[in-house]
Amino acid sequence: MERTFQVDLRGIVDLLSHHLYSSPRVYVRELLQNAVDAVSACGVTTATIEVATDGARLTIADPGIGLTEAQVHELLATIGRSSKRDELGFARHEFLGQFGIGLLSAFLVADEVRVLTRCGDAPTVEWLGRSDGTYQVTVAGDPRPEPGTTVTLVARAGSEQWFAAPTVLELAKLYGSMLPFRVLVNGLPATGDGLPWSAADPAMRRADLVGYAQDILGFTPFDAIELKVPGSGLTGVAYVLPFPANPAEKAGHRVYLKRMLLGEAIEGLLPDWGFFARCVIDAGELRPTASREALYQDGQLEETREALGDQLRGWLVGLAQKDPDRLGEFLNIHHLGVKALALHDDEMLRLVDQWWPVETNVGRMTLADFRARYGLVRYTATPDEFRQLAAVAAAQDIALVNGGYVYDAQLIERLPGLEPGLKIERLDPTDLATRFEAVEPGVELSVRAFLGAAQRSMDRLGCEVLLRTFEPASLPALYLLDRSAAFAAELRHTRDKADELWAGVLAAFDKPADDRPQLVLNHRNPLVRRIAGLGDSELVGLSVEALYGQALLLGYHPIRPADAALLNRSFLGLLNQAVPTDEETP
Ligand SMILES: Nc1ncnc2c1ncn2[C@@H]1O[C@H](COP(=O)(O)OP(=O)(O)OP(=O)(O)O)[C@@H](O)[C@H]1O
Repeated sequence: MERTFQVDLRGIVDLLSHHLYSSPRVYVRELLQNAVDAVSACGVTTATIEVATDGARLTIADPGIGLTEAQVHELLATIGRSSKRDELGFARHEFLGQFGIGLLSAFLVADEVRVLTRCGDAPTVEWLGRSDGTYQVTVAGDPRPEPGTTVTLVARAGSEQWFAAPTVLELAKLYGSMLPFRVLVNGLPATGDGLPWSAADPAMRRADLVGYAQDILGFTPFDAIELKVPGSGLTGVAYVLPFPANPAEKAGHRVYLKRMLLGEAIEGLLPDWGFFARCVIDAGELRPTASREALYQDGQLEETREALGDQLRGWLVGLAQKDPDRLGEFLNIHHLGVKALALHDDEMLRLVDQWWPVETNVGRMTLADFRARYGLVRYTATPDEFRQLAAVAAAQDIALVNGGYVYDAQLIERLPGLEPGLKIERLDPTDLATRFEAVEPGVELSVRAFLGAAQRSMDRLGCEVLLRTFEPASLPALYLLDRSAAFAAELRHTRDKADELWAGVLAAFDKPADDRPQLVLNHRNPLVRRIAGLGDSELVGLSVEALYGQALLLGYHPIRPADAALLNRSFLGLLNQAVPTDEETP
């Protein structure tokens, strides 16, 4: 035998009124929405909805379509029943409501809801609903003079704050200021603000839009992009933020649905990369969730998001064509967002390629300029590698891009897809070693003692000493650290600090000696030649330590405590050698 679910009314009323919405304040919106729908149903274009409150008792009266006694039983007393859907159950375009639950929000702040309503010439009926799920309907002894509906709520003890006149006016303005009907709260207007993009004259519209951003959002936008998605009945504006936005923070937009505020921080309206814009929109065909506090994630929203993304992209491309200087200003603020977009979008990649100046060892320039000048795009993947290589590479006529800033290396790697035949090459610090030339065998032999002493002073720092000749001659030494060497250096550092047992375990992971970072001394450098010719092994040790320290600083490498101690020792040691002793002073 088939049975139907049993429903505990009190549970449902409690669930819908207390747990669906995030705050009791939405009761104002739901009542307003019902009044607006009732007026819209009459087909009139002007009407006044009047809200009155004395702080404990609130009424909202509309000259709308009203309800007959039969409709009251059917619509007000059946949870989930709405007059605002068509025969197939679809929400009808002209109404704000659709779920048939909004009236229950009154139970957030009141235990009883009284609805006095008259439809046409039918008798005025009174419906009294209670939060325990019971109701009664009577033919009113005191009929309404005109068709329409008045809803009355008496504040539940503890909910009076929601009935205070300033609060009600503020909420009516917040939700309803753009509604196409007049709404008064204790005689004061809550409506009257048209959509800020409604002025026909473009200059006026622009002034309105900027004024709106300043008044409501609190900033003067970099630009205001007008939005239109006819398929979603959407009009509005995307304000380009005048300050950098955090890409990780989801951008919230001010969204109106059929001119009623849905929320001030609605997510999911723009593609993720659009974090440099804040939208204010009104849409007729986007669906709210049942609590009316978010947009329902459906195909329509997805299409809308895509269309809005296209409009932002179009604005950017237009700016590049018409006003490159302004585009430069924009990129200065929002390059991160644009680069994030360029990771997947060829058009944006072209824009970044042409307009965003990157850091290179031959000055700041766009990637497009760099390619035009040097053909091959050589780049490093981290800023550290760049710092390490920039000077050496320049001295060898190798132009080098710092790909270490967020997204830059990935964007460079995408360039060949844009321009087939384009060559890119990622440079590793160890790659340049191939440009280091070995010293002649005779020299190598003559400096063996020196190299032995130098290596001994570097052994405890886990660093291999090499002697090579390379450009620039002015550079005495380079500290080279590739990724695997970095790992090994760190391991050694940890092991030095660890206890014996643990050090033994770590030792098992130790890499072969080749992976040690390298201190490459430049035999082309006059000072290095002089040091290599020293007979005093103590002075050799001090000098090599000083060169090591200088190479570390030049490469922006972190200075570990052991390095600092060494720098200190070598500095004082050298000073000691340089300053004559008492006996020597005349
Ligand atoms: N002021 C009013 N004038 C005329 N009819 C009303 C009024 N308020 C409510 N109703 C009727 O009661 C029904 C139920 O209202 P309720 O607010 O619960 O749901 P809804 O407005 O249809 O949908 P939603 O849950 O999306 O708000 C409405 O569909 C409407 O027919």
